[in-house]
Order: sequence, then C-alpha cells, then structure tokens
Amino acid sequence: MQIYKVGGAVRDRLLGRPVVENDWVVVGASAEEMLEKGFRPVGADFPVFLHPETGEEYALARTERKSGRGYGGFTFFASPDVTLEQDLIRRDLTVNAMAEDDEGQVIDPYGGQRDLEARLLRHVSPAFAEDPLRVLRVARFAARYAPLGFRVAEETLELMRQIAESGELDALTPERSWKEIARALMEPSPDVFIQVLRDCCALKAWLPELDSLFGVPQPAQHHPEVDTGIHILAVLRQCAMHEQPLDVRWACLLHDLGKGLTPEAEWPQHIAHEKRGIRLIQAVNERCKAPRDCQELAVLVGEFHTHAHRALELKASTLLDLLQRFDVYRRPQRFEAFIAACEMDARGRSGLEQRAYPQADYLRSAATVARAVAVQPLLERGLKGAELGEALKAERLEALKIHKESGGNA
Ligand SMILES: Nc1ccn([C@@H]2O[C@H](COP(=O)(O)OP(=O)(O)OP(=O)(O)O)[C@@H](O)[C@H]2O)c(=O)n1
Ligand SMILES: [Mg+2]
Repeated sequence: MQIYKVGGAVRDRLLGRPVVENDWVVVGASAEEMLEKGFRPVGADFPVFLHPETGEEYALARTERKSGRGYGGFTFFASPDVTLEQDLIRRDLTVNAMAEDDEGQVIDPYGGQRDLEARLLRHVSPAFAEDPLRVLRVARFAARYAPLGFRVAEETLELMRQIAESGELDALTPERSWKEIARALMEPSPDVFIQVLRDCCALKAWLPELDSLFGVPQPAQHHPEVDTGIHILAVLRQCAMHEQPLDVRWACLLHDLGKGLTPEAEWPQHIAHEKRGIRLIQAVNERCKAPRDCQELAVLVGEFHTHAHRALELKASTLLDLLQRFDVYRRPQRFEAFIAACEMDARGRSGLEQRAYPQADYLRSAATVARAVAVQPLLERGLKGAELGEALKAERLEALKIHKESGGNA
C-alpha cells in the first residue's frame, strides 16, 4: 500500500500557511488490511479510518458515485485497484486535489499548483456536482483566501449556479450546512462568502430573506451605501476587522431581515423593521439549526439594534426595560455581544467606519449602574416576591435617571 498526504495540508503548505490537520489517502489497500494494521473504522460503510496513534484520517482511494438525492445518497467504491489519479479527480477543487508522497514530492495531475499561482478556485471535473455542499465549501474557501487574491473561476461559478438552480441545496442537512456557514463566517472575509453565494444564485436558494435585501434602499443620511444588502456585507467586514465571535457575526448577518418586508411605498424608510424582522430571524435560525447562543443573540439584536443606536436619547424607563429584557444581571456577556453587534452595524456604512460609537460605553455603564443596586437592604426591609421585584426595579430606575442626567458618566 502507498500512503499520500492530500487535500488542505498540501494546499496550505504550498501557500506557506500553517497546516492544522493532515488528511491521508491510502492506495492499494483493502479495509481488512487497514484493520489488521490497527486503524479504526470511522463508520460501517465509509472507507475512512483513524490512525491508531495520531487519530488522523486515512481514506482508502475511492471513486464516489451518486445514487440518489442529498447526503446519504452516496455510494462509495473503494478498492485496491483505484489509482491516486482516480481518487483525486473526484475531489472538489484543483488546489485541494494534490497529493504528497513520503519524500515530499507533489503529485498534481489536475493543475493545482498552476491554479494556486493564478489564485483560482477551480473545480477538478464534473464530479464536483456529486456533493452540493461543495457550493458552500467553495464560497467558504473564497472567504478564507480572498485576502491572498483568490477568486472563484468563472466556469466553477457557472457549475455552482446549475447546482443551486437544480434545487439540490435543499437536500443538504442543516447540520452539514451549518458547519460550513459557521466556519465561513469566521473567515477573514465573511462578506465574500455571501457575495459568492449571491453570484451563483445560491443565496436565493439558501437564504432568500437575505438575498432580497439587495436592491432595497435605505435613507442615504444614515446609510451612504443606500443598498441594504451592501450594508450587510460591510457589517460583516467590520465583524472580521474587529475579530468578533460567531454569535455576533450571525446576529449581524440577520439583523436587518425585516427591511425586506417593508412595502415599497415606504422606501427608503423602514419603520418597525425591527419587529417585522423577528419572525424571519426565527425562521432562519430554526431552518439552519443555529446553536442556541447564535439564535438568541440574532433575535435580540434584530429587535433592539435601533434602541442601541438611540441609547443616549432613551428615557430612563425604556433603558431599564432594555436591561431587564436582556437580563443583564445574570447574562452580562450576552449584553456585551449585543453592544458589539450594534457597533458593527453602526460602522458597516460607507465612510462612517471610523465614527465614534459612544452608545457602547453609555449602555455598558447603564448596565453597571443597574447591576450595582443592592438587594440586601430591600431584603432587610422584609420585601419578597413580586414586591421585592418592584422595589428593585424602582431603585434601578432612580439610579438610571441619575446616570442619564450625568450624561452616562456616573
Ligand atoms: N465535500 C468535500 C469535502 C472534502 N473534499 C476533499 O477532501 C479534502 C479534505 O477535506 P477537508 O478536511 O474538509 O478540507 P480541507 O481542504 O482540508 O480544508 P480545511 O482547511 O477547511 O480543513 C479536501 O481537500 C478535498 O480534496 C472534497 O473533495 N469534497
Ligand atoms: Mg482538512
């Protein structure tokens, strides 16, 4: 049997980037031989094994044919006769279809090195279409390598368009898709992920609520970029620049979905888009099976981002309602994430990226002030239950009024 390093490890070494994990392909071996050598099988009918010591993945060279729609609809054909070239040709991108032998020699039958030079993400063969997840993968690689000058080859974009238009993306399980989405949003250019999906019409299939924001105008006074979709891309760029975590990026992606429901007669105003957007955000959350923290933050940012932007004008009682709603007493971290998302929203506007956002510190100090109200004296007065709650609220309100009068510098 011959063992080759394949995929991302070869690509990233040639790019001079750190290699995080190795994938291996094994040619000329049977499953029985692998088991004899102590490799552990990953699944019953999946020709992939884990190395007994390193835990890295070793896949038998295989050809893959589609037997039905969606994931699960795969049949694998692995046999000792399958050659390295046959294995590589069914892979997604030429830059991912290179192998390296144990002497460091690169085997590159499909022009991976040429495309690395040309900064092109290009599919290897029509077998690309066997796995519709690759549409998301390519957009994710584009989001990762855009800063190095990579772009998706025109013919690959065309193939991605055919896959998207065939409805195949609907067959992807939310679990598989979410992994790609989450990784893509954390890449250096998450906006490129969305842009590529839009370019191949996959955004329309996957996230029509977001796709329809392109072409929807906003008031130029607050949004010099005008187009709502362009604004979302700019907000994502800010998220990457400020190294925001996934929940913040997810919330930013969805925060303005309500603007897609504004009747055209009201454009460029979007009165009540925050409330209107809630059910869209919830629907996307559920459809994508986003993790709980992402779901929660997205709904809260959707409903309350305008509150944050107007923080300095809010009445003390409205401010208190906001803090109560966020449960800043027990969930301080979630409120921080909310503030971060709103700041990214404020900065994701052409020419306003550097503008100060004093609302952030104002909200932070308001939360501190409300949190500082002590419960103990109220307990000592014998208050409990609903009465205690009301008294606590009243004291917090007083504290916030003083805070507001002092301009937030209390
Ligand atoms: N849907 C997929 C998934 C994987 N691969 C192939 O399997 C290799 C390893 O897959 P994976 O580890 O998911 O991707 P990497 O390319 O290693 O990239 P990453 O840096 O994201 O791990 C890829 O390079 C590619 O050759 C593929 O062709 N189609
Ligand atoms: Mg890998």
